[in-house]
Amino acid sequence: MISVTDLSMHYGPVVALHKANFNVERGEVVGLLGPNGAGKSTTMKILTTYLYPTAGVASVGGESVLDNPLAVRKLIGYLPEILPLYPEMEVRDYLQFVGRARGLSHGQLHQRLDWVVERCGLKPMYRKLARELSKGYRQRVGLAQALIHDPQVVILDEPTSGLDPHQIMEIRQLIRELSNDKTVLLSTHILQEIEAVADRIVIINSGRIVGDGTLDELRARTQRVERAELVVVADRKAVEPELKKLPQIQHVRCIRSDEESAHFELEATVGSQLARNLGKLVQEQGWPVEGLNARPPSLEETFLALTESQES
Ligand SMILES: Nc1ncnc2c1ncn2[C@@H]1O[C@H](COP(=O)(O)OP(=O)(O)OP(=O)(O)O)[C@@H](O)[C@H]1O
Repeated sequence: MISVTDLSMHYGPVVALHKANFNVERGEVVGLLGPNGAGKSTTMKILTTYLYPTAGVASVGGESVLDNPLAVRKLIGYLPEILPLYPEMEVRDYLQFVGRARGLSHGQLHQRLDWVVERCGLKPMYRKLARELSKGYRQRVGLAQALIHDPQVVILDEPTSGLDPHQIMEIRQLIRELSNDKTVLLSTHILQEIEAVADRIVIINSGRIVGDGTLDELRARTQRVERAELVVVADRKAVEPELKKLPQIQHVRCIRSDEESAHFELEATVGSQLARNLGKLVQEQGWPVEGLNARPPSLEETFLALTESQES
């Protein structure tokens, strides 16, 4: 549904995007994740035809953003990073204006207004002027205008920016629901956001795509160590030397111990089957086990590994 091929964008000497490649399939929610200045907004501005790229091609719904920008605009709803609002316009008038500009009939507009006002939680501010809105409500109006025409493709630049935790939960829920019949590309630098809503993650760093896949796929690609935690009912002094003898062990740390039990955190090289070897060891030693769990790397660790390897 969205296709980006060798896309580059230079702002004078600044390389904001360098030969980026990624696709978003119909019905997918894809998160574009990257630190500040990575090139997320630039990518979105090109996809929404606000910017013309320096090189490369991109299309939405089979329409080229370069050759057929009007067709692309019809297909998409876009929440930009900074939403231009008319300060003296009421929320209601603004949404009606956007809906009419999008070509909705009177009946359609009425129906869609009810939907966006309800789903974006705009009721309390519906008759307020734009200049009276808090940042969170400006963001909700931004979402409402992006969805008013029921677009097939929704492109959201930092959709939960400025919202309080309760609102963030509501908007994430709404994004998940949108994926029932829409394709969604959203950008964020909030890792939890991606984990909460995206089917797939495209990681961008310094204008380059450094990762593309599900969280599990990215984890597998970056996993450098196997991690596990073990709590045994045994003396730390007896247990620790045995743990250090395990194959490919890199790190053994005792988090807590008393006369009765000891809690360890362990790391070993990938492929060392740490959890299995731990299980064998505790069985051989006859240590009663209170807890044993192998932990996959977090999204934070995965993200850091991908962006570090790109920098080195
Ligand atoms: N109009 C512009 N003129 C010059 N440089 C620009 C312009 N817009 C963006 N840049 C630069 O391009 C790079 C990518 O910026 P972009 O806004 O796409 O990043 P981003 O990932 O969206 O960042 P953020 O999370 O901070 O919004 C940055 O170095 C930025 O300073």
